[in-house]
Amino acid sequence: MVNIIITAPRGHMDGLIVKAACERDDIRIAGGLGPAGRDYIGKDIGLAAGLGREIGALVYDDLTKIIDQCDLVVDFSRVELSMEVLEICKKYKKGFLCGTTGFTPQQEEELLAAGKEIPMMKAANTSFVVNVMRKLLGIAANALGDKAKIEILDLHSQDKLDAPSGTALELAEEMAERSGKPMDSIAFHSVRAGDTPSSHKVFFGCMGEMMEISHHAYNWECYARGACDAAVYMAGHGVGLYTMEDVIGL
Ligand SMILES: NC(=O)C1=CN([C@@H]2O[C@H](COP(=O)(O)OP(=O)(O)OC[C@H]3O[C@@H](n4cnc5c(N)ncnc54)[C@H](O)[C@@H]3O)[C@@H](O)[C@H]2O)C=CC1
Ligand SMILES: O=C(O)C1=N[C@H](C(=O)O)C[C@H](O)C1
Repeated sequence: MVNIIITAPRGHMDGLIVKAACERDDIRIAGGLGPAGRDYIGKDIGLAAGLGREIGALVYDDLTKIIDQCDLVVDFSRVELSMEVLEICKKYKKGFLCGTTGFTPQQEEELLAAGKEIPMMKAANTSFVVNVMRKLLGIAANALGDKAKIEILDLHSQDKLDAPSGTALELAEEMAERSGKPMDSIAFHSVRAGDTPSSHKVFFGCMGEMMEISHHAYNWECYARGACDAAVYMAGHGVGLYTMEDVIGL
């Protein structure tokens, strides 16, 4: 059993994580964290997340008031909040599962370095299927080498703050690493329109032929399920830097 705190339960992702966690018997939600002044501070996280029922855990506006009650914090929110949560997790020696995207390279480094102090995972995409796709892309990029020009298109909702998506960057890193080609040989394109949950298309443009590998999420539940699997995985492991590849066992 892993005890988790979920930040931003009114947010799109964290609300779904509350719901997904409540459907499992290997996760206990110890509490939530919301921005000061919101009407759901001090209220049950089940109500704050829109479950329509209480689950026996409250939302606080100060993480330090409840951090002792958890094994790890699950945070899919905003860069600023995630960096604050990171510091508190390090101070209290708690695990940190960070699904937020849009960090600067320096912030990324800080997040990854935390793996030397606490159980740490920074995953731009917690979908099982996207992580299988990532593996396939590495194989394809390595096999095609200079025969293919790689371009990535990501489509997301018009509310998304970052572009390219965190997933597009992680997919590109995998392909660059596996093929030995530089990151800047890969081109990125982003569409932010309507309420598209998320699509990623990777084009391998060759002479006289084109290969495409795509993933489409029709809702965000795949990410919430994956976040719960990652939380349970991390609880069974000590200090270290973990990835979704570890969770999935690829
Ligand atoms: N790793 C993954 O698989 C996925 C990652 N994401 C990422 O998760 C992040 C959140 O996405 P959404 O849920 O769609 O955004 P959202 O805008 O629906 O939710 C963000 C929440 O953070 C809250 N927040 C901001 N500052 C806060 C503070 N100081 N204290 C407490 N709460 C605060 C806001 O009130 C809001 O409820 C984005 O970076 C997105 O890219 C989204 C989907 C999947
Ligand atoms: O909808 C989002 O926002 C998503 N963000 C992540 C990203 O930046 O890659 C994961 C997924 O694409 C959904």
